[in-house]
Amino acid sequence: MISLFAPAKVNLYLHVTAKREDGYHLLDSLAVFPAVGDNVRVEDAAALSLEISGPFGAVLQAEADNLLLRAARLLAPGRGAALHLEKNLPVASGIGGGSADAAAALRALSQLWALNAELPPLALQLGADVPVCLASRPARMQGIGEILATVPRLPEFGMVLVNPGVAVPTPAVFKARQGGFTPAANLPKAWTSVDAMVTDLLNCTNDLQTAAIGIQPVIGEVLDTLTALPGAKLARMSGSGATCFAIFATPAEAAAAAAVISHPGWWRWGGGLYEQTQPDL
Ligand SMILES: C[C@@](CO)(OP(=O)(O)O)[C@H](O)COP(=O)(O)OP(=O)(O)OC[C@H]1O[C@@H](n2ccc(N)nc2=O)[C@H](O)[C@@H]1O
Ligand SMILES: Nc1ncnc2c1ncn2[C@@H]1O[C@H](COP(=O)(O)OP(=O)(O)O)[C@@H](O)[C@H]1O
Repeated sequence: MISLFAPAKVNLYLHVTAKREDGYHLLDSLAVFPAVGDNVRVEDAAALSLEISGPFGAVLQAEADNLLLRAARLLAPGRGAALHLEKNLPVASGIGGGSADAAAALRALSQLWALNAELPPLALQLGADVPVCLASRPARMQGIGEILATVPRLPEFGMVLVNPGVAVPTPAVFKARQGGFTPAANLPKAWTSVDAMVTDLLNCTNDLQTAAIGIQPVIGEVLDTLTALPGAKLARMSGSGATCFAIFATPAEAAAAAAVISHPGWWRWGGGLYEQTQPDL
């Protein structure tokens, strides 16, 4: 049996730099991985099966096309395994939950089946966000998400995540986006303090935020709530929403700030970044 943690992905900024002929958008985005996520477990079995548990599991029960099963079929068509997903992250929420699960399944199954497959190209076939989730370490995403560049050295910082319980489908947000393009950000080699990082992040944007608020105005309320938290240095939406984050000086400060948010139906979390322990691909 192999068990893997599938951390959420947060886009600290997301610039849409251009649009491709096929409709996909070119991005420049800084993705980080907080220490909150789903759990994926795989075991030997004759047939391919998936069992789902966890607080957000029910949402996915009815869907035949889970990304975990798609990942398994892509990796080795026809091979069996019993998959289990503990779904702790809200679904269709801009923090890459499905992508994180697919990436964890690729890793876990290639180990279980003792395969030598090149995982990054397979990851991209499952979604633009899956390559960065396969790495599960801070990365600058470019291209449509498949080009992973190094990021400035990060200071220790804390983060609060809030999701208002509404699903926002990624294609709808890209479609609703108006306005031009934003150039790639100009970032230093290292940030030696949270404040230095926040100063640069304030010069960046999430180019999908306005469109997402147009689709789900409650995102504006989430951003106001995060901005008002004592110690919050910056509040912004992640990915295509609806999850938003706020940056704090330390993980402990973020955990304390998250604990006071008690809006019914809102999911919240506070802490620091996930420390990557998996080997490089
Ligand atoms: C916006 C981002 C930012 O990290 O995150 P999420 O909001 O999903 O977490 C990602 O680019 C999402 O990646 P992912 O969710 O894997 O997207 P995909 O399934 O490949 O694409 C869904 C749809 O989004 C649009 N899309 C996605 C990625 C991209 N670079 N350009 C696009 O235009 C396309 O309309 C595509 O059909
Ligand atoms: N394991 C999974 N976890 C989450 N979503 C999944 C999973 N498998 C399939 N999906 C589908 O993928 C969709 C999420 O896609 P997307 O909007 O890109 O998510 P996010 O913005 O959270 O990255 C969901 O609506 C759901 O139908």
